[in-house]
Amino acid sequence: MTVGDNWKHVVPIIDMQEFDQDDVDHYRKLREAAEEWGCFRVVNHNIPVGLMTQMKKVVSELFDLPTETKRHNIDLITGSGYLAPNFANPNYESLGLHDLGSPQDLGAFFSQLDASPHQREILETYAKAIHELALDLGKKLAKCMGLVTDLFKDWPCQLRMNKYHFTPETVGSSGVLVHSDCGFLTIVQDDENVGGLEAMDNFGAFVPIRPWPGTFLVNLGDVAKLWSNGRFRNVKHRVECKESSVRFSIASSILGPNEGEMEAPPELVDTEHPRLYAPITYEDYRKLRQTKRMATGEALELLRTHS
Ligand SMILES: O=C(O)CCC(=O)C(=O)O
Ligand SMILES: [Fe+2]
Repeated sequence: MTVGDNWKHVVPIIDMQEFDQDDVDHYRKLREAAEEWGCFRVVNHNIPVGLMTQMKKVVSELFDLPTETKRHNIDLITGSGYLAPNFANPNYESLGLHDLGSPQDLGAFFSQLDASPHQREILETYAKAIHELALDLGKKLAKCMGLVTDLFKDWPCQLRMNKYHFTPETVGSSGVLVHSDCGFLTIVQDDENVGGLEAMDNFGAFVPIRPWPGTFLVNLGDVAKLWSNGRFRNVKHRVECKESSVRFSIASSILGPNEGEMEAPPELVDTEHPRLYAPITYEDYRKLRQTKRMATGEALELLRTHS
């Protein structure tokens, strides 16, 4: 893949193949992207574009199921299952499963939606490939901070499939309101034709994330900020309806550990960088965000031990 057309892509571009050749520079680039933006495009990532296309087709077929069937996709944790269009978000619906690394969760999802053998195969192949990429990115993000760790391998990786019913009437309205992701990192397969996703830059301005077929967008969430002792940015982003075309996206998020508290590792804490946030379990943090209705990372401030 060439990166020649990148003038129209404002967020940093991380080329996964360059890590082997030019280690130091590339890890520095990753660290800058994580600290200054909290989001970046990933190119040359080894996931075949054919698999991405097939996955999108399966996702669109699943959304075509009767609403009654989609409702079988129940929540395991809040927001992990089917979300029908509602008053607040009439143009948006979402299907999902809690952990794409868990054969049980995948199996439950397949039976809830009565998926065909072909759909199962595509979903399983995609889940495996995207989980590998997510773990690889997790390791590289730790390494760019000077740490060698496999920490993220046991953290659940949530899969969320989104459909935006954009029509001529909805142009100018919102698809998904501004938020930061709750977990560590999200790999987004954004629609390769229909734009609308926007990320907030360091000056507080929203910049468009233009479609780029065959690539992924990575967003870092609140857990990444907590884990990095405030260094990584939990990027705020939103989806706006810019054109009257149905839009799909597929988001895979490494959340946080099932058990135990999250905190910055000792290597990232010293007298110049005192620990910023009190340790907390992922589940408690998720509930805190939800009960306080803090969608853009403000809940982290409630854990502040240091100004
Ligand atoms: O639809 C998109 O491109 C992004 C969706 C998103 O931000 C999310 O699922 O957290
Ligand atoms: Fe998001």
